Amino acid sequence: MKEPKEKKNGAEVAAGAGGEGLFASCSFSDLGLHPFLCQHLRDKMGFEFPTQIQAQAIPVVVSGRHVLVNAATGTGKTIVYLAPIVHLLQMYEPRVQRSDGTFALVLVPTRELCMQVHGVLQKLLHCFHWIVPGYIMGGENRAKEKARLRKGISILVATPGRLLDHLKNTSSFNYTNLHWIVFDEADRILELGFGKAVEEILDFLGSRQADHVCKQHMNTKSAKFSRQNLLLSATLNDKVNHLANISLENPIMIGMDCKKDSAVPLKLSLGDAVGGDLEGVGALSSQLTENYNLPSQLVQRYVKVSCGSRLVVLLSILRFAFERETSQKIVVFFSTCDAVDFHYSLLNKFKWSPKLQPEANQEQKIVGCRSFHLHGNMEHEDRRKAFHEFTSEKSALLLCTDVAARGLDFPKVRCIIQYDSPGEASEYVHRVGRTARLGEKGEALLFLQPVEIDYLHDLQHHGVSLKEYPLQKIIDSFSVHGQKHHNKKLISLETHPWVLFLQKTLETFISTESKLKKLANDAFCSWVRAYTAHRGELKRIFMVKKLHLGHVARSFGLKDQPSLVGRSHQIESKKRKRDQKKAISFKRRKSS
Ligand SMILES: Nc1ncnc2c1ncn2[C@@H]1O[C@H](COP(=O)(O)OP(=O)(O)OP(=O)(O)O)[C@@H](O)[C@H]1O
Repeated sequence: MKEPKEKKNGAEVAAGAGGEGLFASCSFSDLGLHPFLCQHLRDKMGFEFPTQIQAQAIPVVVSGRHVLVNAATGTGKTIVYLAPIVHLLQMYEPRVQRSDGTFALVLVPTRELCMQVHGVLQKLLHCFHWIVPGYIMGGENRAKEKARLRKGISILVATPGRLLDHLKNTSSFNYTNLHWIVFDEADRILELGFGKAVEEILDFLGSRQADHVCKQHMNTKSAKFSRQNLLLSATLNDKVNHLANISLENPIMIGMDCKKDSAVPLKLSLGDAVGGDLEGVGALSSQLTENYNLPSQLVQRYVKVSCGSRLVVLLSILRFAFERETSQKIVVFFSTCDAVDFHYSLLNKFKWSPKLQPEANQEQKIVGCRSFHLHGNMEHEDRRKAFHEFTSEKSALLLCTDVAARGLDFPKVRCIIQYDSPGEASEYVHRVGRTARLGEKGEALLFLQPVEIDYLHDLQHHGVSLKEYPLQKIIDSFSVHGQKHHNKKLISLETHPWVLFLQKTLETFISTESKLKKLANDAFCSWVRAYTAHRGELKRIFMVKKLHLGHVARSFGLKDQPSLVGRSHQIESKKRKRDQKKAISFKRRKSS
């Protein structure tokens, strides 16, 4: 098979053209991409200029070097690897065919990201119809995936677990021509515990670097052709360093200069500098975690709320935001799946009458738009539906866990609310990265309890500083019994008539809805568990012993004593474990 010719990097990268330093002053054709592809990017996808990171990285990827890319969120990293792969693959002569099997493999951490990358790939391939895109991921029908793999997929997007499954069990999966392996959001893949799976995958594909090859696993179906591996990661740490060491050969590192206000990206050839060993990455990682590059147009604020008033404040802020701007999208992050389920159900069920008139037509939901939820414990189909529908809605609210924190590109998200704190500062950056993408406006709001306020110093340490949100003004804008709070005297949030009124209304409502109450109980228990799970330095800020469990219960609209809530949850989970044990021993009896 003919290999594509190497192109020279003639691209001039500079800030300014096309949008506030995000875009390069060159065109996609200056980067050496095929004219059809450039035209398609411009006319069909609306990409006039490459972003800075695209201008830096595309020529290097086209040149065939292994690459490690580290860049800010929402800067167009997907095109960094997809465009060169499509460009190089369309030049193959004779043309690639389905029977040639898979040429490029893109590994991603989550199902949603898998669907998203596949979507971009499909769009890119409209002008090269003979190159077939496809995806495999957890939750999908294995038999259907096997059939698709048998037919042949030229560029395959996959989650690690399911890919490994097919490598082991699908004999018709042809990867003898595999040339590219891409790890997108590599840090997240590793954080999710896929490290071992990824190493096994590399062994299966015969793509571990020479010194590290585990011969016993070396597969005869692979390794006939030279490989080009690409690793994209927002953070560099020991695990990413290890993956880079075992998967990249003499790589070029491309990333943003970690120093603030620097417009020109940093390009560092680690391969040349340290002879193929990425010791340098470790040293660099500590620098990179010092400061994060966040979009300058992103408005970042925090709101200081005592624990017992959190729920009322969240609902008030959401109502205020959607009243101010009816057509917008907001994402709210929670620490646990149970918390997402509870708040989602509450928002859908709870109705209240602003004028306290009992007629049904006076009753309103807190937010008028559609709400969605997304977390890892949902049924696969529900997850898929929520992802697609929230993507296409113009005005909507998404309640989610960190499953949506990485890589997802929901268009037009105006505001990110971190109702539960993100923990590591890097996670903060990823969550807020779902808004203010590629020069668009965006706001981020972080909820903190007064005892957690030191978290702001932690963020500041990473170059992230937040201003206080004008909560009093928003709370004062709500009326109780048709009257607004006009008293100029400052009263505490906890004794504000609106807060007292809504809290009481919520507690009464939840106490009469048995399903919702159960969700609240579960959410309370898992929230406390998640709070205790903060690690390292963060334990000093998020101290469980400083929590008032009665106030935590209030934040889930519960009147019950927290100890009762805890006990009933323990009884429930013991029952669940007993049932699970019974089911397993029943299965064993059946199969033996
Ligand atoms: N050259 C370009 N011109 C205009 N828009 C672009 C360009 N490249 C990418 N985009 C758009 O920018 C958005 C962000 O791209 P992408 O999701 O690839 O960013 P990312 O860097 O991978 O983000 P994250 O770090 O959050 O994963 C997408 O909506 C994409 O369509």
